[in-house]
Amino acid sequence: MNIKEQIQTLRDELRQHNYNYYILDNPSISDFEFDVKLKQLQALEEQYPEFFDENSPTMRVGGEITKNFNTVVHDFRMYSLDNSYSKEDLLDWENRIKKMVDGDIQYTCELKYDGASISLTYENGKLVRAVTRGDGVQGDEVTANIKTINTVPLQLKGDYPERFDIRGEIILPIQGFLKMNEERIANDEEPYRNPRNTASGSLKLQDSAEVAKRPLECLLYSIKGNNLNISTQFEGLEKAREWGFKVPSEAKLVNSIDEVLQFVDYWDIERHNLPYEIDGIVIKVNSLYQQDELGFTAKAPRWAMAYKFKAEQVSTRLNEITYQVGRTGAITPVANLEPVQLAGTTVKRASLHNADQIEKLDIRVGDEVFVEKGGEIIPKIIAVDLTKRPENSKLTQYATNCPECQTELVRPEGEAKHYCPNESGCPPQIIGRIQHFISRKAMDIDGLGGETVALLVNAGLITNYADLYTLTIEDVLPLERMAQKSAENLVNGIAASKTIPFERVLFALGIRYVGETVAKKLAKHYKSIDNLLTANIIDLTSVDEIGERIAESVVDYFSSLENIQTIHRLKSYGVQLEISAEKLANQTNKLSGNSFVVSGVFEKVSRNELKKLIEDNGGKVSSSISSKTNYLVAGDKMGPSKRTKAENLSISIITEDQFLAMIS
Ligand SMILES: NC(=O)c1ccc[n+]([C@@H]2O[C@H](COP(=O)([O-])OP(=O)(O)OC[C@H]3O[C@@H](n4cnc5c(N)ncnc54)[C@H](O)[C@@H]3O)[C@@H](O)[C@H]2O)c1
Ligand SMILES: [Zn+2]
Repeated sequence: MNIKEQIQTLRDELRQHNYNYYILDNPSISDFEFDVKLKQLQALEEQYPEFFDENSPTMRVGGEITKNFNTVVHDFRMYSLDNSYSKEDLLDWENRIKKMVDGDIQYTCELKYDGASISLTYENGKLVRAVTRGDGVQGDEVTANIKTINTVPLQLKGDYPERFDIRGEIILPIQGFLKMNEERIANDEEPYRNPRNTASGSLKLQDSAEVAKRPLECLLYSIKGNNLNISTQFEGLEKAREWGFKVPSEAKLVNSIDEVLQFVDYWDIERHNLPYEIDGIVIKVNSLYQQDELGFTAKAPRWAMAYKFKAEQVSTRLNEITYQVGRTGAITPVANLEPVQLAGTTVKRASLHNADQIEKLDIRVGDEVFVEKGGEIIPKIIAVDLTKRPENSKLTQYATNCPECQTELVRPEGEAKHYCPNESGCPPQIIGRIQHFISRKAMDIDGLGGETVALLVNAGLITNYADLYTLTIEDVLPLERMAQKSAENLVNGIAASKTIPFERVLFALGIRYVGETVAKKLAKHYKSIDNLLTANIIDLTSVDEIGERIAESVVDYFSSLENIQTIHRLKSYGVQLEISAEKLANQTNKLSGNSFVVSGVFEKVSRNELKKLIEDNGGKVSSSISSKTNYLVAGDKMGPSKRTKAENLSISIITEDQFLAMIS
């Protein structure tokens, strides 16, 4: 390849990676590899200026606008950051900038939050718009989505400038990410890959109600505007904090690159204790006057530098690909690896997600593969080391039949996953469904665990969850590790589950896509399984927040004769298949259309009872105040900030008695 072709190839590749990363939120190479390629291109372009192109990925911020939202031109361009990976890089940088400014340089060191960048515009203390970085010049206006994020103040406090932009990062804290994935796994859905892509993908959702459900946060790091009366970066952070923004307190003002490196070393270890992921440190020249002198390159400020932590990566051998069957029959391919140490843990397995992923990586048994744990939680296979591929290696043929019951797999139109359609005869599906049925958030059966379920199924004592209710002490006593006492507990636990309310029974049935929240919605709307049974797709989709996919799945579930028989049996054993008369009697629509926040300590009812009263009467409870809140029910000891926020948004603040009067 000649130089021109080399440059062209690198540009094409990088453009594709930018697209995968920013638009699809689904990168196919590691950040480190991306940065290496970009540096290669940069070096070639410097050496051969005759091939200059102002549209080269080295000259432009990598993102794009999506056209699903209004396009807005930024008042102040949004730049990227130059990257460094070593002390030498940082010293080079310092040498370069020292030649360009007078006087000593102080630096602000900040954490580099790993999410999606956002620019917020405030006028007279009110949030007027929120725009993504886009291509740096213009971005997508996502104000409605951003307003659902609690840490974005809608109204500022203190002495703020009349008009300014503030830049920050929308991130998804690790706990929230894990919780979202727990729910997805419980629904047998593909888990999200990592917090960054999930955060960035969330901003592009069309439905802000969906965004509101995600525990996103906004961390701020830079103020832009005219006549702001701020002279250093560090001062800017402090001011932003005073106005009500969430500005993490880890930022530190230092006097030398040595101190910068101490900060870097400290956070390279300590970052694992943060509630969110960071992918490096950002070092900024502190004086805004010096920043002005330094200015910008085509793509990034000269006065700032990112120091990126290297993702921990190892290579190991892929021994085998096996296939797991979930309770809804979804197949997940699993890479079984030669055990290897990575970021403090032994890695033996990694998910391969689905057939497309295997094909994309062209991953084969016997390959040497790169496994990475970026800031990421789940180790993943990044690439195959083709130089080490054995000569006799064979292209991976995705499983055609279920590994457990040999039934031929199907892949429904538009789905990434294969399924085993043998719902009633495939052991892991049978066991998985019963395990889901007894789980804590479903029937919560004391005295019965997942392993015992497997024993019961394998012993031929049960084949579906209705069978649980026919088990006797004599039946289960012969099982492994079962004694008189534990057998009694098991049978009593099952009997006790007959009082579990309808909404949880509905969740326990394990209808695909009917998670906890959807089950609640359906139970509330239909009130009994008999009503739900006869609902058609049009009926179902008319229910608030029930989409076509869920509706189809519900109809599909009840079209099976076997499922209907199971339901009849559950009913005959006394399982709750309708909302209890008592509960129905207490339900009204008096509060319908109103959203409440409950705060403080109450006298006549507990806080949880109060929330239940709101829901029973058709109202919505949310955990924090936003422009969508209608009432704040204020008890004793409510924090002053809640009150101020409610007052600023002109939300009615009512007492416990006033609330009780509303529903009496
Ligand atoms: N793997 C891939 O295929 C692929 C593709 C494209 C980009 N990438 C990765 O993304 C990087 C380029 O992305 P980029 O242009 O968004 O740059 P970047 O993520 O390296 O740095 C710029 C961004 O950092 C964020 N940031 C976080 N904390 C900050 C703070 N305290 N101060 C200032 N900014 C802060 C801002 O959103 C800013 O836009 C590449 O280096 C690469 O690692 C990877
Ligand atoms: Zn099967």
